[in-house]
Amino acid sequence: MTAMAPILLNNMVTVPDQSEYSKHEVFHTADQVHVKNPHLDTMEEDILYHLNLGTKTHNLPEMFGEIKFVCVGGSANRMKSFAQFIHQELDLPGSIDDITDICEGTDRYSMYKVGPVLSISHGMGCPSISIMLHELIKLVHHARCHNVVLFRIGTSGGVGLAPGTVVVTDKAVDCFFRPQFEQVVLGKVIIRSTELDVGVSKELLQCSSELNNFPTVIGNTMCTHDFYEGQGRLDGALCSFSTEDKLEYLRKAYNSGVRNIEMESTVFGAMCHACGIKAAVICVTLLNRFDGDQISTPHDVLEEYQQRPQVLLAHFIKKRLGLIT
Ligand SMILES: O=P(O)(O)O[C@H]1O[C@H](CO)[C@@H](O)[C@H]1O
Ligand SMILES: O=c1cc[nH]c(=O)[nH]1
Repeated sequence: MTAMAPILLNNMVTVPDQSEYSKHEVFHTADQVHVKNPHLDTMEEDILYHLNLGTKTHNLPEMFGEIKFVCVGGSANRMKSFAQFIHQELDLPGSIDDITDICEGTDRYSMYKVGPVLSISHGMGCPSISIMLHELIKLVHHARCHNVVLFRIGTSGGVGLAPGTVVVTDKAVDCFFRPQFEQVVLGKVIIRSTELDVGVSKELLQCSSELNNFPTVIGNTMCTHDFYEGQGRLDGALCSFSTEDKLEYLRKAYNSGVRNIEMESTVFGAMCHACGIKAAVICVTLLNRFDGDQISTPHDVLEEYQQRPQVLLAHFIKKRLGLIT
């Protein structure tokens, strides 16, 4: 029998996010994206593999330089609909049928550009959105975009809220209710703050009160690495806890300020914060998790719920562009 390699338990060092960049800080003007990787400057070409774009194959400043609002969400269809919706809302010339997938050479993600708005899908979970965000943030950097704001528009499970409520995230927290994201880098745990932009969130709440057509609240969003056991669901293929255990965890979450649960907000907040990008998370709740686990609401109702974050964001964008007061 061959001997097994020793497992080095003591290599799990936790490092706060400030120290990891101190030696390599790359400075930019205040309104630019802070890509914090000195190696990028030494590369002749940067291939954004999962987006099917690159610095040598595409003129990124020409294609994307005017972008001000970057909107991400899990589903490719939702992000296409959002692009078509925002095209109509901004009253842009041309037909919505001409809006095509910029990443059509790959089926990993879909991307649509409509005037100053970029709409991109990210799939489900932190690993999927994290890969997309690395390439998206580099894209915005290579394109020399200024004053970009990033939004995640998604769906979630509500905690003590009526289905259909829109939650603007105050703090993105992990499953222990901590406002942090843990990234393992070279065998060490790096802890990054998930801080979102308070000003953008306040503006979104102001927009919701102006629209006044669906309930909107501000609250903490819990990000999990799983839809079933990770979110305390009793209806997965595996479940080792009781209904009372589930409700106790949800009550703890509620008491700590959590109002909804989804699967990307912490890494989204962490990466945007580390790169100096203003960011916000807007998710509609599909159900109240105190009442159940299965999403049994009719499809047309779910469709309308999914449009709510889009309607709120469209109002925000139109106000920022001075199209409405
Ligand atoms: O509606 P989207 O953006 O896909 O996000 C939510 O829905 C998925 C689970 O159904 C998870 O990715 C969760 O974060
Ligand atoms: O309960 C839900 C609903 C949507 N997305 C989630 O992650 N959880």
